[in-house]
Amino acid sequence: MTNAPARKHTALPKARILIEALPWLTRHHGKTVVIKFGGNAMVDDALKAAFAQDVVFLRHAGLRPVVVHGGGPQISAQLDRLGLTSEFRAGLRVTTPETMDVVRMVLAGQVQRELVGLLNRHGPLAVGMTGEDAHLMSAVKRFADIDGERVDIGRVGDITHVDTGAVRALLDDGRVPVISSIARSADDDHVYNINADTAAAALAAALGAETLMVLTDVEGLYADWPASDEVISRLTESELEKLLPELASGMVPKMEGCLFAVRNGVRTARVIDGRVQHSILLEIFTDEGIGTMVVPDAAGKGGAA
Ligand SMILES: Nc1ncnc2c1ncn2[C@@H]1O[C@H](COP(=O)(O)OP(=O)(O)O)[C@@H](O)[C@H]1O
Ligand SMILES: CC(=O)N[C@@H](CCC(=O)OP(=O)(O)O)C(=O)O
Repeated sequence: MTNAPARKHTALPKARILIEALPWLTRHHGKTVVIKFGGNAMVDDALKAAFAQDVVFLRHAGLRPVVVHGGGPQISAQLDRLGLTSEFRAGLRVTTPETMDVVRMVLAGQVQRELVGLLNRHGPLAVGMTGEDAHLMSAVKRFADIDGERVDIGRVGDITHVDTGAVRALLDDGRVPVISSIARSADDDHVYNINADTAAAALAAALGAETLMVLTDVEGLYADWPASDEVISRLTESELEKLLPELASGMVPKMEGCLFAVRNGVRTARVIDGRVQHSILLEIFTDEGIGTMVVPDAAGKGGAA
């Protein structure tokens, strides 16, 4: 008796898609990925739900995702409701003690809670904390540099030390840490407002992460913004350093953060479009490589990092 011919399964293309991800799954297994989810990429419900699915997917695929979140638009909206003004100097929010209370309330009490809730729809994974918890992030007062002048912008901080113990413990326990960009000073006991890109970069470096991924509301770093929308897909740390003085507004802390990360052991730092659903999965598990990738000089110009 002869065997019946193998049946043609209509789901075969799906298997091909899964197999396409195999080299990337192998490469990234067990690696830490710090993902910065920004205020402007965070205002759409469908995008937020897709973001949570991607992070949970990474976790179940054997990676160690850590989320650092911003919330600039949400802070500004709350200040507005309270009749307080939002003022930015050199891309940083001027933070009076009164503003700091609002920043802390919105980041830790609203934005972080929402992200934890979205992630935990998929299981008991996410645990929220701020840089204040377990001495995760320590800071000193930061001044804005405006045309070479040192300008006081209040309770804005720069990270001086990261104690990764609590984050590592959560990761080892299979959890997904969700971190708000607030830090306490060791010197004056004040709580400081930290730009979330800066916080994500410092954490990625301290954790020895493989990848820093910064989601934003543009396709990546534009070569000649705003004159052109040609995205720079890959650049080395030295190339980025030369470009930095030409950059404007919100791109400055992002690209400074990417530079800091790759200079301090992170293998790639990427700025990707948070408006594209599942942009994290596309970036990690396909070779389409959306957005801008910064690599250490040693990795050179070519090849996949
Ligand atoms: N060279 C550049 N390439 C891309 N965007 C740029 C550039 N320079 C300035 N930008 C601005 O930076 C913004 C992203 O920063 P920001 O608004 O702080 O984002 P997020 O809220 O995601 O942290 C972009 O929307 C764009 O307006
Ligand atoms: C010092 C400073 O500017 N802190 C930011 C912190 C939040 C943040 O960075 O949010 P996005 O990533 O959404 O911009 C702020 O107060 O808006």
